[in-house]
Amino acid sequence: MSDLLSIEGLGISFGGLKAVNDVSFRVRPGEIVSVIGPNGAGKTTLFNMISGVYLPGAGRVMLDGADVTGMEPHLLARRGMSRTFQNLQIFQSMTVLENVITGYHLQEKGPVVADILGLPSSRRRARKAMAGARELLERVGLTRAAEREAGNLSYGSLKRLEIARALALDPKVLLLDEPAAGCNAVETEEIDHLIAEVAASGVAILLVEHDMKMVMRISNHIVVLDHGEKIAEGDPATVSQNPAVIAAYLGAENAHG
Ligand SMILES: Nc1ncnc2c1ncn2[C@@H]1O[C@H](COP(=O)(O)OP(=O)(O)OP(=O)(O)O)[C@@H](O)[C@H]1O
Repeated sequence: MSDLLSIEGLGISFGGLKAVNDVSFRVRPGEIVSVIGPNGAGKTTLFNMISGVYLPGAGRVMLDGADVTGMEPHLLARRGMSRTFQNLQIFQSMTVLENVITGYHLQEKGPVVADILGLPSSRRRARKAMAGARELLERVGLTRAAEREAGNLSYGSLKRLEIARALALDPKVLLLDEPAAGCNAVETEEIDHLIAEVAASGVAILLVEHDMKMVMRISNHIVVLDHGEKIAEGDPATVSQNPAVIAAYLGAENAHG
């Protein structure tokens, strides 16, 4: 199957530091690819380049065959790439349903004036967004929380809400930044299932996650970074036995301990 996301020789430096250097890999439809590596390895920086937050110093990001390098996040979203953030970007005082509806509005191309005048086209869009949002809440298991204020949700539910918001853009590629951070074992398992279901629907998933058990459970393919370089990639079993990967993690542990 063809690649939905292809990362080709991406790199960026901050001052003299090569935070990411010549990293390449690809993600196909329905595949779950994880980026792992010790603290400071360059995972977040790589994510930020892929999702248009940082302009890469070198290399290309190809989305469904088109070069989208350096494209702004909202334009990437319209082309089918959406992402979640490590620090949740939920509107705490809105309801759960309203939060998902705002996800739909990011995707809209319709004239704002139609909304201001309350034209039929705008009302139709609003109805469609509402129906779509309810469907998404069902998909992530938050139907019963639809009218609750988002700020009152448990952490695991907030993480699922954030995924629902990203799905409102109907992405072909979904980037998940630490989807299980701060979650307990039960919540992590629920997020596991959700991610697997989204992948099974054909979405290409790229994730950065510190929970190694989760990564090993759900990834089809793992890319390992250390000091900004890709030091290994492969399936979970292969990567977890790779001496360079073990050395990088042990090295990081010794440095911190
Ligand atoms: N905006 C920035 N300006 C300067 N240096 C940066 C910037 N962002 C990241 N760095 C540096 O680039 C390197 C990679 O950092 P990055 O946050 O991408 O690593 P990470 O693998 O995501 O780490 P963690 O697991 O701790 O989240 C680090 O040395 C970091 O200090």
